[in-house]
Amino acid sequence: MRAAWRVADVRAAEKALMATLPPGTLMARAAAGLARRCAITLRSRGRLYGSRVLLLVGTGDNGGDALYAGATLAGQGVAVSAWLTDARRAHVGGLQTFLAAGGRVVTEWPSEVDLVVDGMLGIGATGALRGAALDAATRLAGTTAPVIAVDVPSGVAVDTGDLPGPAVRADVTVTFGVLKPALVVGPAAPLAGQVELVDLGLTMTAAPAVRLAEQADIEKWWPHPDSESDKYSRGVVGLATGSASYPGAALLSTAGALAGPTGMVRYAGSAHSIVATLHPSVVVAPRVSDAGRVQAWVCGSGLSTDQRAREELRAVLAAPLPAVLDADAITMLVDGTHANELRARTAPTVLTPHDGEFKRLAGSAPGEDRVGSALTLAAWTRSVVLLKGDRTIVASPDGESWVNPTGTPSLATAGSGDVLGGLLGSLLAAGLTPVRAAVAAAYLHGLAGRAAAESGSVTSADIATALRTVVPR
Ligand SMILES: NC(=O)C1=CN([C@@H]2O[C@H](COP(=O)(O)OP(=O)(O)OC[C@H]3O[C@@H](n4cnc5c(N)ncnc54)[C@H](O)[C@@H]3O)[C@@H](O)[C@H]2O)[C@@H](O)CC1
Ligand SMILES: Nc1ncnc2c1ncn2[C@@H]1O[C@H](COP(=O)(O)OP(=O)(O)O)[C@@H](O)[C@H]1O
Ligand SMILES: [K+]
Repeated sequence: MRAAWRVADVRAAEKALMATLPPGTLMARAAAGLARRCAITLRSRGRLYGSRVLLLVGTGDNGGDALYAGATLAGQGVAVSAWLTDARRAHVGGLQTFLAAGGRVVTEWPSEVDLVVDGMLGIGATGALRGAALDAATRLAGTTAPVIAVDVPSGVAVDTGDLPGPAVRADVTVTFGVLKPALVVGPAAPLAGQVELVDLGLTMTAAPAVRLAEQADIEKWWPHPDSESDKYSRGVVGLATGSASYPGAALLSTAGALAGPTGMVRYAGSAHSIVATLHPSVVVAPRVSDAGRVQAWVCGSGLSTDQRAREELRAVLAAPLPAVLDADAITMLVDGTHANELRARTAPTVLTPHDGEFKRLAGSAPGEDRVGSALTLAAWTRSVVLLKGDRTIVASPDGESWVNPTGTPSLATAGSGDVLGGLLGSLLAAGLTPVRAAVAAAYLHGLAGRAAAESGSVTSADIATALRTVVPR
């Protein structure tokens, strides 16, 4: 597992560590890591000696990092220019060292550079970019040189990953100590480019703002059958999805579930004939009440919202079993008809809204703080919320949140969410906790989208097929 921490927690950890070290140690560590990464980029583009670097330097320690790194590069024969957002307020020690190493302060940007270092704003940023920093970020968008951001790209809301205004788009972000939310979540995350972490030796005692699963986590959580296993002990997942109007949703959620770890998939709904024909291993029934025993339900995708659909939702809500509520099931929750049934549940519920469904259910869009909004909805509904997006978020009612690092735009195709829901249900039925099931499903769904994209354009059926190749063996 990796994790990202909020600014206040980073500052507290830095303060505690700084108290044990000679002054300037942390900035020296940060600048050394930054200079190393700049040198690697310059070498990869040709040569280090004689190459040209432009530093964009703000008024705080972020600018200090850039200036110290610039001094190191100047000492290696790089022509380093520093453009200061406010010449009177640049980091004093950094500027002295930079000038002594042969760096130049410029008021005009050089016409050609091999690398731009964004040292305008770090974790001290408040609100949208202002003044000279705003002008510089706007101008930078029109240049072609690679950009390395110091700690975070300037212009992002560090704690939420929101973009309050224009921001720097970096090819690489060299971040210090720990990840920050803006590097992994929200519309800011793609602006960070490739994120490289420089170890400062921080000890984090606060809970992370958001966690990220890694392959090793998914492999550890994934249940494997053993010699004692049978189809029932591996878990049975039930699918109350699809309808005569939307048989595709039934097929896709089934395909997603079949890629999961359970020993059996049951389908209950009006698309049962086609499901039985195309997926012969699935045991089918027309209604939830006829389905037989399962260990978790998936309800909603393509179910429609008619009287029959409401009865099926009611049956799923009443079952003392983990349940995934997706798509039409979420729509049916919006008017409050099922609010008491949802609240009365003792088994875990996972809601899987996209932004539109989230807005209808929560009353407002996820907004500038996607993780915070998902956590609020999770607490309010007492459900795990999987908020879909390019960086899908999983939030639990007890305040834990995760962001999925494997997303890919090829997942944004009709029916892709149905596949995700099926897999998620299978993981729940196999006994994973609802948070782990949601995190693992999003992670593998992303890997499947990537794998499918390698063979060309991607349909949700391709995602389901690819899921079988990316699940742990
Ligand atoms: N605290 C530490 O121990 C360490 C900090 N380091 C660096 O220090 C950075 C934080 O430094 P600071 O706290 O000085 O903060 P920043 O360097 O992020 O700059 C804050 C200053 O920028 C200006 N500013 C804030 N918001 C603005 C906006 N929207 N538009 C224009 N100007 C704005 C304000 O004048 C403010 O004083 C980190 O991101 C990191 O790069 C590293 O050197 C590692 C050690
Ligand atoms: N731009 C994007 N980049 C990456 N993944 C995306 C993007 N947009 C949507 N997704 C993912 O695609 C899936 C779409 O699911 P959903 O909205 O339920 O579609 P459908 O109802 O058609 O199945 C979700 O897993 C979501 O996280
Ligand atoms: K920066």
